[in-house]
Amino acid sequence: MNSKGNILIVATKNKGKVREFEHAFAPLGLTVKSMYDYPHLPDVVEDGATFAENAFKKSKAVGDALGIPVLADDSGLCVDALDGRPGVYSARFAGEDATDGENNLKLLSELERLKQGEDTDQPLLSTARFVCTLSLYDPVSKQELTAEGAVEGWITSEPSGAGGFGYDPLFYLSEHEKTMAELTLEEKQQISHRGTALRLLTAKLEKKLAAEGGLSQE
Ligand SMILES: O=P(O)(O)OP(=O)(O)OP(=O)(O)OC[C@H]1O[C@@H](n2cnc3c(O)ncnc32)[C@H](O)[C@@H]1O
Ligand SMILES: [Mg+2]
Repeated sequence: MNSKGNILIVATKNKGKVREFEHAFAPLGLTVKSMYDYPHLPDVVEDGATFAENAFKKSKAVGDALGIPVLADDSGLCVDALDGRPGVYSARFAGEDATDGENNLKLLSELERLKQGEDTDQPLLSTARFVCTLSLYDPVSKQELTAEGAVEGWITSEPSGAGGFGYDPLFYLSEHEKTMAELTLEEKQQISHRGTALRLLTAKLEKKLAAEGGLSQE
């Protein structure tokens, strides 16, 4: 993948994402490095209007700084009853530097406010989807590969599960009768927005490498 041997740099500071990328790339013999391994690099301002814009901002900033290909992930939760919010603002729904717990509480309070006056004990508050856009940027060729994945579910007022990260305990999958946080890493990878985007990106990369003889190799 790059001149530093079997290393893949992912432009993220999200430890939950890092765990999922490590799990996905270990079978390919790739060791994942995150922004925690490059603490001197400045944070990227995620002010794009779309997941794709933000993913590209992150992969390009870090790729240009390090001079080798870098993968970035911009993702979030789009809730139908909230007209698609929090979307690109998912990480800071409850404010800059909000914790996952604070974001989850904010989501439940917004949805429960909408349901006020309704005489129902139904725990499923709204349909929603997780979306993930991946951007792999090569600063030498200046080429970008992208892939997007999504998964449909419901926001439940009854959080459950200790796996995953972010909004996973509130994201209910009716087919599995479980929240995303109740799945194993393996199961999440098979159905998640990130898992789907990763499989698409890998397929695109393989096709490109076969056609062109590789991303930049030194
Ligand atoms: O930008 P980086 O450093 O990668 O980390 P981040 O946490 O800020 O990541 P994003 O900007 O892409 O914001 C995505 C937010 O959406 C949520 N999210 C994304 N994928 C998720 C998943 O698989 N499960 C639960 N929540 C997720 C979670 O709250 C993330 O913080
Ligand atoms: Mg972010």
